Amino acid sequence: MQLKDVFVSAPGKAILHGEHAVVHGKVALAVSLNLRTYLHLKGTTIGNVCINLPNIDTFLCWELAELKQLVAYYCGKREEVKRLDAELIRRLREFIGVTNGNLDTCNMAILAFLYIYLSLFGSGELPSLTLTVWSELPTGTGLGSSAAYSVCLAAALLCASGAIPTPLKEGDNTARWCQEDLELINSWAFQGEMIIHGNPSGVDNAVGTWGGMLRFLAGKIIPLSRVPLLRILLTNTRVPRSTKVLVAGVKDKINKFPSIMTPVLDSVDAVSCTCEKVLSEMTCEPITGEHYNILEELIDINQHHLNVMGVGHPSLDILCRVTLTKGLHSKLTGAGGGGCGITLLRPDEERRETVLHCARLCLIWDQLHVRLCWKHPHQTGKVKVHHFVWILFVQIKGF
Ligand SMILES: Nc1ncnc2c1ncn2[C@@H]1O[C@H](COP(=O)(O)OP(=O)(O)OP(=O)(O)O)[C@@H](O)[C@H]1O
Ligand SMILES: C[C@@](O)(CCO)CC(=O)[O-]
Ligand SMILES: [Mg+2]
Repeated sequence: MQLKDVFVSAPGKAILHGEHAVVHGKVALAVSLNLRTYLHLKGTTIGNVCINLPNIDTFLCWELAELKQLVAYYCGKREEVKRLDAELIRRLREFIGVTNGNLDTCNMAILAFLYIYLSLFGSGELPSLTLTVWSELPTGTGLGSSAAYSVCLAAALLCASGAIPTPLKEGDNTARWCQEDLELINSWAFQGEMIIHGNPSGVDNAVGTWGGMLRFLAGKIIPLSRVPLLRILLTNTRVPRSTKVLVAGVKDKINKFPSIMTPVLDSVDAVSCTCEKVLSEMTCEPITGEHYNILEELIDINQHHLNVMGVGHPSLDILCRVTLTKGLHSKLTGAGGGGCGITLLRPDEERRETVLHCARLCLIWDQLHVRLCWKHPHQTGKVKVHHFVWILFVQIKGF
């Protein structure tokens, strides 16, 4: 069987409030970014499976026959499973040469791909294909690159397997799936996240699948359609970190100090709920400075809580200090430990002025590369500025 070509893309995300707490059943508010991951699946007839992952310098091929051996224990058609198939994971780890729990960037990406591919096709004839995934998202910086990758894998492989239709009609540039198909994509993307993250809440793959802004609580996804336009500065500290390691660290801390950490998680939950309430008020009454004062205080409170959870980093402390000299409030976004921070901009903020000011200050502590992107609904331009961190503007809006 030769598969038809499939092209899909999925967005990254920024978490406004609730990272880490959401893993422990608290509310998170997250929004998709107009930075995407793209996937091209090409059906071939050469009897192998090839994967090209240029962002992580990974280019690999396997013979169909060797992959088929990995699923020789399958009998009959397999239903979609909610939990990971531990036997398949064990076999795959052995196959790609990872026997301890320590998976690097390349191994995690490969494991997630092979797991979804073999789960969807393993009980029948394995198709020959070449899959290429590339992304505008920096990998491992808190912008949901793993989720966007997993959503693309799930969507493309489900399409190729015939489990969901290819909604693109002749002449269309883009198309979406129906709710039921999106739920299926999301559930397989969650499995990819389980492999990459260890213990994901599911918020990142939900944003990657549905886009827009949403409230996420214990697997329940509520799209937020009434949100004001907010401008957020995203700064990449370029300090590498792993979500899997950070999430595990928070869990250890909660186990070690339950009576100390539980109130912290409850407080983050209250921060998310208060933020949601303020955002909703801002859509039905005139926006005042007081709304922004509250949003800024919530950012500060949450950043302190995230430091208590042990997911801060000196580079993020500097980001908070530097932006505060300009009266701006910042917090980490995503798993922390480096990666990206968000800074809330007030509507009256002169954008170029602010960025250049931050750039000048940050130059003092970092000599890395700068990319500055203005992103808003009608304009997507990229302006190269200085040498420092990676900054980008996003505007937050609902569906
Ligand atoms: N474009 C890509 N190509 C291949 N693998 C990718 C790509 N993007 C992400 N990944 C996989 O995801 C891993 C990074 O996931 P991780 O969860 O640590 O960071 P993140 O998703 O960017 O941040 P966060 O989870 O905090 O939002 C990489 O190590 C790699 O295995
Ligand atoms: C740190 C975390 O809360 C967000 C990572 O983007 C992990 C998760 O929710 O799976
Ligand atoms: Mg991730």
